[in-house]
Amino acid sequence: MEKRRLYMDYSATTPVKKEVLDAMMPYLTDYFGNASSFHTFGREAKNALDKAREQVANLVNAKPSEIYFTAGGTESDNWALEGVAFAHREKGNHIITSKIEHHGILHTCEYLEKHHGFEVTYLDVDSEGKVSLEQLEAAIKDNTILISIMFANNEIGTVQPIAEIAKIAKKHKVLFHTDAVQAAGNIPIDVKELDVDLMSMSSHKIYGPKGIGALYIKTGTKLHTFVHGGAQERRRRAGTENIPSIVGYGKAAEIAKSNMENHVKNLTELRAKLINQILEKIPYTRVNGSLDDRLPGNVNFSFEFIEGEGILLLLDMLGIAASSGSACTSGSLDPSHVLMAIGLPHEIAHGSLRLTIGDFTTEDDIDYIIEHLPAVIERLRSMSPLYDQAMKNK
Ligand SMILES: Cc1ncc(COP(=O)(O)O)c(C=O)c1O
Ligand code: FES
Repeated sequence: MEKRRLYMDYSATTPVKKEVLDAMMPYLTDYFGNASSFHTFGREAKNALDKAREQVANLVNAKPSEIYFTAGGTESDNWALEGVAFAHREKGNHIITSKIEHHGILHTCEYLEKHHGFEVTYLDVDSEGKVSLEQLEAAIKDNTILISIMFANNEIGTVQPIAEIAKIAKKHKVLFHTDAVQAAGNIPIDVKELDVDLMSMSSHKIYGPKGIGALYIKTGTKLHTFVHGGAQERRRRAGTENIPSIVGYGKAAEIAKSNMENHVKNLTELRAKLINQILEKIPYTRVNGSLDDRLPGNVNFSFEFIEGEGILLLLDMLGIAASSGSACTSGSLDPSHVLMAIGLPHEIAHGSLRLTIGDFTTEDDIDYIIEHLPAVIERLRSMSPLYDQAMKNK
């Protein structure tokens, strides 16, 4: 029997859709011009760039002139924080963020604290992973220049009350940035309605190529340049544009927009089946993150008495690709900072499994994992001294 290849790690990255690849290909060969050139080849590239900017803008209801292409979510996060920090330091040096942000935010905050004299407040989150609006408002001071709270968490899928956070930021005249890398293209977003000032996005989480993303910068928002050089991206982000990837991102954004309703509905149904069946079949299991405000494709379990690494290994032998915590932390033995922040004890945080599903996930895939996961957990528990102890003490 051929070994199954079942991908359940869509939050780490997604495959490029065929239509996206088809849109990109001509821009690698026939239409390879530099968008800054005045000749026909340059104009072809420039037209493609303009079109992609419209497609990405349209995904989140921004104006095309408010979309700046970057090399991905991490660069957008770095730019937003450093750009605002350096442009507004006369007003103040205080930034507010949360403890469960991606390292693209957390490590940039640490850098600003350590090397540039900024002060950062890291807000706690509750057991579902939500920030408290009261705590947020109480943390704002006269010298606060920026609030950066992620739209949706990459590990536990919790979606934050973004509109309410934006309202508080506005009330206190503080800029608001949100890392929407997991959200933009996976759930509906309207930057005008939400009233955010800056928003990070990435292509490879929505079936576009890797290494390309965007920063939404609301018209009139002051921030420093991050990548210095040529006059590209209206002099705000230098470097010859990666036209094939930008075209791919544009196409992926267009598809995500037109497919949004279906995408959310299908994934939410598959997710519900997966969560319900696993909770029913496997005892001593909990779901991490909010059940109501959650990315449609995210499932995150903690199985008591065992280690996530063991689960991943046995699942991989069954052909199932999953993750424990997040792509970047699963290589380390430290428990995820997100699971610790929602208050999971060390040993339970270690036994966590993230299954993230996407547009190519079928009901048959869900059935396959529901069929095999219980035996995997049972096998690991049968080897666990902790489980043995717990059963004896019952
Ligand atoms: C919430 C969040 N922010 C930022 C990033 C980084 O994006 P990129 O991989 O495009 O640099 C990721 C990707 O894992 C993410 O999940
Ligand atoms: S670097 Fe921490 S989750 Fe990716």
